[in-house]
Amino acid sequence: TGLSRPQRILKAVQKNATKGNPESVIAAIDHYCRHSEWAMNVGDEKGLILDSVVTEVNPSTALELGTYCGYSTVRIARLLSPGTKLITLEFNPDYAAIARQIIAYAGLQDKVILVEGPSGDLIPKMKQQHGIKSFDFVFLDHWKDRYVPDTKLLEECGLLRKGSVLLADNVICPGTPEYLKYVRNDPRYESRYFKSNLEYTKVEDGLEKSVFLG
Ligand SMILES: Oc1cc(-c2ccc(F)cc2)cc2nccnc12
Ligand SMILES: [Mg+2]
Repeated sequence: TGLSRPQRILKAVQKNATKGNPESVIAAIDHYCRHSEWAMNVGDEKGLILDSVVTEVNPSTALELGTYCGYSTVRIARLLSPGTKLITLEFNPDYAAIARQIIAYAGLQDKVILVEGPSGDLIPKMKQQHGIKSFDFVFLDHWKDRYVPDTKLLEECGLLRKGSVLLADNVICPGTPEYLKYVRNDPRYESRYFKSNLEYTKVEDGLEKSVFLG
């Protein structure tokens, strides 16, 4: 049945982007997904909000839940200071295989550790496997019904510290009502909604930024 959507996205990157140039990889994916076929990347509009939060936090340790094709992985990793690492977790091995190639094409493979597997199993292993004390920044962009359990898991594993920033995609579309209730009602979080649009569409979506107060 031919190529998968992630494979078609990789081809568009190889055809239209310049090796080692993350901006051109981002532009190639956005152009393809806006003009050829929609895909669930955070996209250019919400991507600017992601960029501004990552730049503000300037994390030494960052975690991404949900890699997909590596679009937001490239957006985040390109902004990290030398010597800092982004760990990205992906459950789907086919997505992971494409993401590795897109991250490498952007020349960011030395800043990214892509781990395949379920986030619920991998999060408790972060300290021992990757020598992580805590995460300065977490981007939640995986399955919406994992946002609350994985946030609780990060807390329980001592992976959040006073000031850790959580940024969650899709809090309106497809929507994560339980997660919004959790971070907006819990006094240990200071939460703020950044209104935007679902990637490549005019449908409302947004990002929720939540600072863990410890
Ligand atoms: O950004 C996203 C958008 C959508 C999505 C799918 C279908 C629609 F109709 C609307 C939105 C799903 C996602 N799943 C995981 C991570 N991110 C996602
Ligand atoms: Mg998303």
